[in-house]
Amino acid sequence: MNKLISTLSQVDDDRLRTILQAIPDLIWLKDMNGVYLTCNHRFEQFFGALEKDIIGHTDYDFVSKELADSFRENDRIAMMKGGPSKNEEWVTFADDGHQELLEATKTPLLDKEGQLIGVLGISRDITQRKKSEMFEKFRSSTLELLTGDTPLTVILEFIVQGVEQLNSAMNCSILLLDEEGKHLGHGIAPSLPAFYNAAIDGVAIGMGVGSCGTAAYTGERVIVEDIATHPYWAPYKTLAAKAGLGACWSEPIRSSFNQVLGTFAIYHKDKNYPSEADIYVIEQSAHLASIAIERKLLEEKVRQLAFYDTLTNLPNRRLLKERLNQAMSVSKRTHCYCALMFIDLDNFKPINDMHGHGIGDLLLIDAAKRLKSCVREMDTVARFGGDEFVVLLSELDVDQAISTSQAQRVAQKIRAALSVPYVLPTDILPAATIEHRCTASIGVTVFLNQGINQDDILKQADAAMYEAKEAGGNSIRFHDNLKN
Ligand SMILES: Nc1nc2c(ncn2[C@@H]2O[C@H](COP(=O)(O)OP(=O)(O)OP(=O)(O)O)[C@@H](O)[C@H]2O)c(=O)[nH]1
Repeated sequence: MNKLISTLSQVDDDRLRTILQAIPDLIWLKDMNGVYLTCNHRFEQFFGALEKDIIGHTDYDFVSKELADSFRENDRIAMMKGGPSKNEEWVTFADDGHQELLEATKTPLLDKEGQLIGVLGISRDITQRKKSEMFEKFRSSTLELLTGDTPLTVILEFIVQGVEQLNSAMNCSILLLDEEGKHLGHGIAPSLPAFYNAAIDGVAIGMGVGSCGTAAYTGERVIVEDIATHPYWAPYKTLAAKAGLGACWSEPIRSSFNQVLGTFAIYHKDKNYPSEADIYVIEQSAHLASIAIERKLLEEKVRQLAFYDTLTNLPNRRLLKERLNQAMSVSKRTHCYCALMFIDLDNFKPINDMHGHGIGDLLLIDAAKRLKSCVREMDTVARFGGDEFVVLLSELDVDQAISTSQAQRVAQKIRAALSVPYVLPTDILPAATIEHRCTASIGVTVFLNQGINQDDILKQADAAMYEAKEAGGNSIRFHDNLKN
């Protein structure tokens, strides 16, 4: 009978043991002095020792004193509390050196009489849960940035650095595809060596052009586990080796219309293949980047529509007024004169009447280019409407006469440039052109920011332009000339 009971209890023990070994959590029992009584297989991996060599020993025999002290302290807290207590700890597994964030639940162990005899510990790997929580926080802060007027490059750098902070073994990069969709550039990769970034800036995308060039070309994710041996990296493997890069996974950044905008890449120093969690990170980061890029492109488009003329791409009246405001503030500070020219084309209407508005448009575009070629980068050429343009020359000179003669020279250059016959393509015959002659009437006012407002400045230049028109066109009149 006793033998039967002992056999049955042996069967129970074996079952319990099988269950304990199958549980993916770390499970162990310690007595009140911290001496191990038993543990399961997952726990053996943590200490890198077999259960038989763990039993009878304490934490001090397997981990650093600092960590053992903290284990011991948490054991004491659970025993004193008389109920389960939880704590989180980053630990390194002795068997293969990997790290995990463990959430340990420690419960006091009582005997049949209710006497405290030790502590039961169960630790669960919460690394992924924690990483997901941290990623969610990072995602919200990125989205918050998008609601302000933070520049796109700053937001993209925030994404790259955020992912690197969450995954210390990763170095990331964002490359943007140019408007033609042929080259990658404007790299955001603060952790990659400058020589590497410079070498890949402007690279033409294509099959086998590293991970990013291929991902942008195919629109598909490219996982290169080992740069040294992968054919996509053959042309760049020396460069990558010099930069200390062993693996590169690249995800295309796609717009909501599925257009490739660029790539988000994760690099590792050594060979590396992504886990499911890594794939989540790369997908989500590329998605965040796409929201940022698309939003900024939209803002840019709205700004372009609000402040630029759609036909010539020149600043419109609204932007001209802003620029005039700025020029007047600078003039107040520097005491330098500015000049504003009102330009109206002579004899423009006939081209519309004879060849249609399409050809008239081409002439206006050509005139806009000619105007821009006559002034400095800092000056403004705006389309005021129809065949009227305004040129604003800022920061001329503190001397009025010198400023007037500078403005005179620019006005003459403009008059000459605009009077060159316009040779424009027409669709009547392939490669056929028409030639149209038109000139410009130019009114100029030279001003200092003293006792004058924007409207007066524009009115003065406009009145001077009418004088030029009255004089038969193709001529320049200064506001002062009207007075004198
Ligand atoms: N093609 C084209 N024509 C335009 C546009 N905006 C205005 N126009 C035309 O430009 C012409 C401007 O008229 P005017 O300034 O009287 O023409 P003009 O022949 O230069 O007259 P003068 O200044 O007296 O020499 C009108 O026929 C408008 O219809 C545009 O965006 N495209």
